[in-house]
Amino acid sequence: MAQIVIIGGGPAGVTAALESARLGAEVILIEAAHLGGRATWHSLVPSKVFLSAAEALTAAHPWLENPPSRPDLGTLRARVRAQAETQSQRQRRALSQAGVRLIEAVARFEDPRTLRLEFSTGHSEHLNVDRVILATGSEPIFLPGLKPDGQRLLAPRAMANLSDWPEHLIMIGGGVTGSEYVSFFSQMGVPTTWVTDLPTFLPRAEPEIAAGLVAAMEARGVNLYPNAPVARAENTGSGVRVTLQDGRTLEGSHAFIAIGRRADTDRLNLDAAGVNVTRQGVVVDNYGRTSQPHIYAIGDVAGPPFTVNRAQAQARLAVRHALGLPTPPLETIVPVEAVYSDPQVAQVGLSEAEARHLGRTIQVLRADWDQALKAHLIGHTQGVLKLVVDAENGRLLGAAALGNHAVEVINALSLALQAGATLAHLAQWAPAYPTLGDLVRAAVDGYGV
Ligand SMILES: Cc1cc2nc3c(=O)[nH]c(=O)nc-3n(C[C@H](O)[C@H](O)[C@H](O)COP(=O)(O)OP(=O)(O)OC[C@H]3O[C@@H](n4cnc5c(N)ncnc54)[C@H](O)[C@@H]3O)c2cc1C
Ligand SMILES: NC(=O)c1ccc[n+]([C@@H]2O[C@H](COP(=O)([O-])OP(=O)(O)OC[C@H]3O[C@@H](n4cnc5c(N)ncnc54)[C@H](O)[C@@H]3O)[C@@H](O)[C@H]2O)c1
Repeated sequence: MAQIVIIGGGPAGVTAALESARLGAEVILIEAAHLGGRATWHSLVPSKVFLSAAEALTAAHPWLENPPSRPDLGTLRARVRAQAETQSQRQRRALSQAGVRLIEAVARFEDPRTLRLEFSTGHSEHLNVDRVILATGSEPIFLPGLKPDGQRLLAPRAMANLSDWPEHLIMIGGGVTGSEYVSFFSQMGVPTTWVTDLPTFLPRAEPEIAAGLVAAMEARGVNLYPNAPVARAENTGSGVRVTLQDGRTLEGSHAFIAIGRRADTDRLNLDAAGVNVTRQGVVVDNYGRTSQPHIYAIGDVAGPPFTVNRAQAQARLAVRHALGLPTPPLETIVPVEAVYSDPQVAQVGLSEAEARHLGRTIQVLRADWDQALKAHLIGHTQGVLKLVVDAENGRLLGAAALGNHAVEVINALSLALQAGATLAHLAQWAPAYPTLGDLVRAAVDGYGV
């Protein structure tokens, strides 16, 4: 029986372990901290609990004369803990039922075929390995001397312990984490300032879509500072002082640091394994294989973009490849990128700018959110859907959206994209009515049968 050893028990590692067991391998999963990974305990799950609370409150707004007061932070913290525990326990049960051996230890290479397992009790053991999958995730980046203290200087991990609502939050970083937490705090009525180093916020999104999100935040009273790289942030005792590189200072009660993440290879001793790493993360080919053919890397440790759906797709492909099974290359998978702000941002495949940059002749089809009855029913009519289509053969190349439930709309389109759908296929689509599927219909009406 083939042996597969997986290092890291986050979404990437757990998916790889379950897939390996399903395919008949003997599986060992090694996790240094808590099963479920940072996604469950520190980043994804806590943020999604906070955002789900905001979404539920916003959903009620159109029917209420007075907006509901924001929830008690203690209740939210308890919900974060409960969700993380439930998710971790579900994974533990699934692994145990699949026959995966879980070892709670830090794994470190001694040579390409030997791991040293370091237990919290202080003792260590050696493990000979046949095939290895690295799934050790990523760690947040902080500026030199700018470390969150969990009191006034916050980061995603500190949110699980936040005890008082900030009086004025300064968000540092215009990426995905910044967008989601700016949306959350501003929805909760916290005066919020949003600072980023680049000229635009959410730089990975389509410019038009990112601009729409920024306009929505501005309309909610968020104070924007683009082109404002931060040099320092200090806890002054009674608040925070954020100093920009140009010398300007901003004052608030709390600062939240979200300036990116980096692959976590710190404890693996990859030199001893002969595995190549760059600043982006462990170098992998289209099947997740590293410079050592028996060692694979998946999830955040294999570099950005950092999302669970991509990590899980990588996990399934790497396991199949490691077991010698037919495997499509990773480039054939088109993961959705989603930002769970209000309004949501989502995209899949090529953006309009990327398609033009590649020299493709394209057609851009659009629909506005208010073209769907469903948008009116739920009281959120702002937003836009864009479809990018190859003008020569009608193939869908990509889609992007900004709006309430935009992620669900793009999820449906990602399946169409993955299946190679053309405008003719989309024009024949008959989604349930009234749903936001109507937006796709509105975009393609007049283009098919
Ligand atoms: C605030 C925030 C919100 C996010 N929200 C979303 C979202 O909504 N949707 C989405 O798709 N993505 C989201 N992400 C990204 C997502 O969290 C990551 O892509 C995901 O955690 C990657 O999973 P992973 O398994 O690669 O790593 P991790 O979740 O980081 O897990 C890696 C595990 O490896 C363990 N480990 C490390 N080194 C060793 C070692 N030497 N030996 C043994 N174990 C080791 C660690 O303890 C950890 O448990 C979010 C990220 C942030 C910061
Ligand atoms: N919904 C999701 O899938 C989701 C949610 C949150 C986070 N994530 C992932 O987690 C990772 C980390 O998120 P993130 O938002 O921290 O990283 P990010 O890379 O998305 O954004 C970091 C931002 O900080 C800015 N920045 C960097 N240095 C700065 C400085 N000195 N001053 C001001 N701004 C500065 C950058 O220009 C960038 O806009 C990302 O890869 C993201 O994809 C995913």
